[in-house]
Amino acid sequence: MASPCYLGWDFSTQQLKVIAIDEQLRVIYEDNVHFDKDLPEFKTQGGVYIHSDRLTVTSPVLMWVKALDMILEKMKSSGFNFSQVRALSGAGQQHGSVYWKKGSIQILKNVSSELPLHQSLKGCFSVSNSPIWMDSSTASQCNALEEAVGGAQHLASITGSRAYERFTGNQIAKIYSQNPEVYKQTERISLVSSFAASLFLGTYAPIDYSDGSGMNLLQIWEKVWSKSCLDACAPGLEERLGCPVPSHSVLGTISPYYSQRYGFSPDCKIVAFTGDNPASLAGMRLQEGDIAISLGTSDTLFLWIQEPTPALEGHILCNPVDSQTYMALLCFKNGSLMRERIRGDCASGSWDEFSKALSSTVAGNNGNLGFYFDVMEITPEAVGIHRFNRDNQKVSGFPKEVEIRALIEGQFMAKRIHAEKLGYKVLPRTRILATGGASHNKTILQVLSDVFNAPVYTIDTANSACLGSAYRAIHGLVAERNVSLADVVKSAPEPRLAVTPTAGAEELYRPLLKRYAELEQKVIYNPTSSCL
Ligand SMILES: O=C(CO)[C@@H](O)[C@H](O)CF
Repeated sequence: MASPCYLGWDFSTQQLKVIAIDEQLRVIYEDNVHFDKDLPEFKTQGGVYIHSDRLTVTSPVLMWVKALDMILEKMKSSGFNFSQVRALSGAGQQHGSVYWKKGSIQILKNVSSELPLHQSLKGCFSVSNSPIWMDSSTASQCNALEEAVGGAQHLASITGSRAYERFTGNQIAKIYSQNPEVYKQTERISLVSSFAASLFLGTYAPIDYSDGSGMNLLQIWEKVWSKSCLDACAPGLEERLGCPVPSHSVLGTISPYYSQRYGFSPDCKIVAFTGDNPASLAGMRLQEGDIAISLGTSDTLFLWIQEPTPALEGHILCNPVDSQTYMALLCFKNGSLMRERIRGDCASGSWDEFSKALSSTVAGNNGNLGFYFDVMEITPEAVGIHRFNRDNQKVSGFPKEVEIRALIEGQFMAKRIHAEKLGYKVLPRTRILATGGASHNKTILQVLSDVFNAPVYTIDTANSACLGSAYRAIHGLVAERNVSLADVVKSAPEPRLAVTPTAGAEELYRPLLKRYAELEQKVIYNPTSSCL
């Protein structure tokens, strides 16, 4: 008799990932499908299409469906025993949206187990290129939404954030205003997370409170849609979204398609999917007082918070593992893609060379500072590359190794400055929990530890959103009995201490942080000002 296991999925920007864990929370299987490499027919770059206006960014929804077909076939051919899966949950990149064409629910409910999903579902999407979190083309919709509800701070007080271009409500408003016929032909709008859950459920899955908090549409206190926000975005939106549910909800059992085609047990439970960052919070077993930093396509900083105060910067989301509390999140769009571009320019594409350059330069970089935003940054709103020497003079370039350190120190100083602006205090007991691809790189983590003057811990897998989704699959089965996620995963491996701050780091970075904050005011995007 095979031992029961639980699956965690992550439909992220660049790849689809899956993790299987056993009853002892040990990882027994990991796999991924990389969109650019494994599905070249879609011709994405970093899993996305950056449109010619440099603001619109989308991903082809059928690529996500085909990636699921592909990874399930990989698991099947590797002999994975699907019948042992007791429950599954998952995560999706936040804010992205999927538009199901009228009549699609019948197709979804009746897909033939003789065919891969992408063949059955290819006609089901009224929008074939889904807007995703990297999009910044909805400034006019954001202004209209803030205007309609009484201003930016009021919108933040209702939904946890002021209007952000990538947030789903503004994306829906853009589609409604530019393609009203497409909107009319749409019977359901999912987030990437609830779209992925729908594929497993075989019907439309609801949006969960936590990922729903990233839409500028959900009242995060009462956890219901805000009528004024819905009406400001598009008519008939509530019926297209369905009712939001607690993130630990068991949505039902797996669609018969999976039992017939892959051998899943018909009793396999589907637990609500959520956003990648909320799922990472679960995977990292974040506790109050910790700071989590996810170094992925986007870099995100998030923390568990009891009594949040929504502000004009950053986001407050419903907590995915405890519906009574919240999580604060800061998103930095120029994350791993920015690091990879500088690695290409300054370290011949090699992480070893990148790390050597980082180790060969002094902490504080002799006062050289840099702001590296290949795409329009979210935190702060700025774009372009801006370098300053120790006398705050703008310079056009740095030697390669100085450039590498300026990038990494700049990325982490921004995180500390904006976390402290959100009210977070780095305290003696502060732990930084790092995840994501770059969390494997100790030289990068050393800079993080020095800038925050705090120890950095990592967890076994960089796929914290996947792992968190597998934990949430277990938690969903017992949440109704008021068992906390922390209790469910108490036997999981503790985060491991990776690096501690270099002596003198606090004194070294304090003046640099002050300079960085002042210079940041100079590089903030101001469409009317002449370029710097
Ligand atoms: O926009 C973000 C968070 O607000 C990103 O971290 C996406 O979730 C990445 F998928």
